[in-house]
Amino acid sequence: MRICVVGAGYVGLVSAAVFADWGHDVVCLDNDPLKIGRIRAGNLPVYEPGLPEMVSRNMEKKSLRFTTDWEVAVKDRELVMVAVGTPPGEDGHPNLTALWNVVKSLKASIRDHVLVAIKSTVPVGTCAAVSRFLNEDREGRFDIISAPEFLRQGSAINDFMSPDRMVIGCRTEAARQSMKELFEPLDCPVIFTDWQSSEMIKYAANAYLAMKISFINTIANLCEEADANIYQVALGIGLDRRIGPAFLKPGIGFGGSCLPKDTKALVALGETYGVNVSLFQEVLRINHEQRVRIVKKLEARLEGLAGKRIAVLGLAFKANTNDVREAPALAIIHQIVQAGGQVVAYDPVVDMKDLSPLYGFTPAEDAYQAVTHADAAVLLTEWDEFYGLELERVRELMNQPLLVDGRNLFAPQVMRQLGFHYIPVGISEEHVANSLVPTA
Ligand SMILES: NC(=O)C1=CN([C@@H]2O[C@H](COP(=O)(O)OP(=O)(O)OC[C@H]3O[C@@H](n4cnc5c(N)ncnc54)[C@H](O)[C@@H]3O)[C@@H](O)[C@H]2O)C=CC1
Ligand SMILES: O=C(O)[C@H]1O[C@H](OP(=O)(O)OP(=O)(O)OC[C@H]2O[C@@H](n3ccc(=O)[nH]c3=O)[C@H](O)[C@@H]2O)[C@H](O)[C@@H](O)[C@@H]1O
Repeated sequence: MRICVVGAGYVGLVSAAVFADWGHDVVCLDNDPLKIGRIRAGNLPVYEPGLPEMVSRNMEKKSLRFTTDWEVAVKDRELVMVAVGTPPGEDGHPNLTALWNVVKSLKASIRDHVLVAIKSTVPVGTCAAVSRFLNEDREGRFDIISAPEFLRQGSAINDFMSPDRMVIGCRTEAARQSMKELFEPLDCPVIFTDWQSSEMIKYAANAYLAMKISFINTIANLCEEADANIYQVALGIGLDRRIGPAFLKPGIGFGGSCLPKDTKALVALGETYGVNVSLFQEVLRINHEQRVRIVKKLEARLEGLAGKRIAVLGLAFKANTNDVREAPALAIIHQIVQAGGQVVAYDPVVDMKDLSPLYGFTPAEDAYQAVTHADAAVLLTEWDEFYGLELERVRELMNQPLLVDGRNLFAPQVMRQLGFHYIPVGISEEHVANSLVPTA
């Protein structure tokens, strides 16, 4: 199929590369010339395992091209897939400026019949509005499809190629057949729905995942006070097939460009329709409190943060991505700095150049430099590199061996034996001291 993917971000670049790998002829358009220049030079703007190899392989084969030019991008295309950002606006509703700019460009540059699949996460009703706008001059010229994406950053290629399901919202048999053909290599159920249900499925899925995380964090906080162990609790409830084991990892709350944004969008949607969505407001409030709780733990152990040197290990919102959009680490650093603490931070892949003056921290070359003379360290991203730290060396370098672990990377008993004052999430200090049962 001759495909144009609009937007060369996490979703667009991955979609374009995989479609090309499946043998389609793909042009990927982005309106950021710097981004397109970097991609063409083999220096991808997003960190995603396996993606650089897939992009360069298909660029060499000429099955994947990049452009900023609309005429080049849409020439002879059968399908245009839109994957531009839909960031949260001030009022919680997604900002659809980029999407509508694309839709206007499509209307201006395409004359023949074309399929337009919206992969961006868009509010319920958007596909209908886009279809009305694009077809106002000639009915049926643009056939609109809602094709929400469920990949996760850090495992994007694998998720894209092995999804649990595909959801396609469409109105015509031609669109249905084209999507069946396009996603034929996938071995998963394909659900065909109307536009609105497809759009709602995307928000509902992300809000449910967000709710699960706020749920387990609440139980973790209770475990800390009631001398229980969140690992045993998560295992015990996760084995119930009605609950399931995924997304029950306690920590510092969810971040990233989507779970917070999409949960806020559902709150905004509820307000639009006058539907009580306080459940989602509470999910967001709990998520915010979880970040504050980490800083309170530090403050309590250090008797205040003024003048204290705090090492922050990890900035990305989770491992295997360089993305810091809504990263809990940045919110936590902000609080520590506000309370008078001095932060030295390290992340294996995040570019800290612009972030360090903005958030008022000192960047470190590696984890060991970050912890040197630190009064405490806070671990905020579960990078593999941190699993492999020489912990005795870390302890020796610190002013005092206080480690607040927002990701529960280490076994508490081992940390205790190594002489750390180790504070994980969801396991009380008494529990660590007294339990004979392994905790992590
Ligand atoms: N990041 C993720 O893991 C997932 C994101 N989504 C959704 O997919 C959409 C895209 O997300 P990301 O890829 O993370 O965004 P991103 O911000 O990484 O990429 C968006 C790209 O669109 C480009 N763009 C903006 N306006 C444009 C225009 N008028 N013409 C051409 N290009 C334009 C930007 O320059 C940027 O490169 C969002 O709606 C998001 O909610 C869905 C599932 C997963
Ligand atoms: O719409 C999107 O953009 C995507 O949003 C999430 O994917 P992503 O944001 O890449 O990352 P997740 O793995 O979901 O993690 C989100 C946040 O939750 C946190 N998390 C996740 C799982 C868990 O058990 N506990 C937990 O705290 C992570 O550390 C991270 O901060 C969804 O998982 C994807 O299905 C969806 O496509």
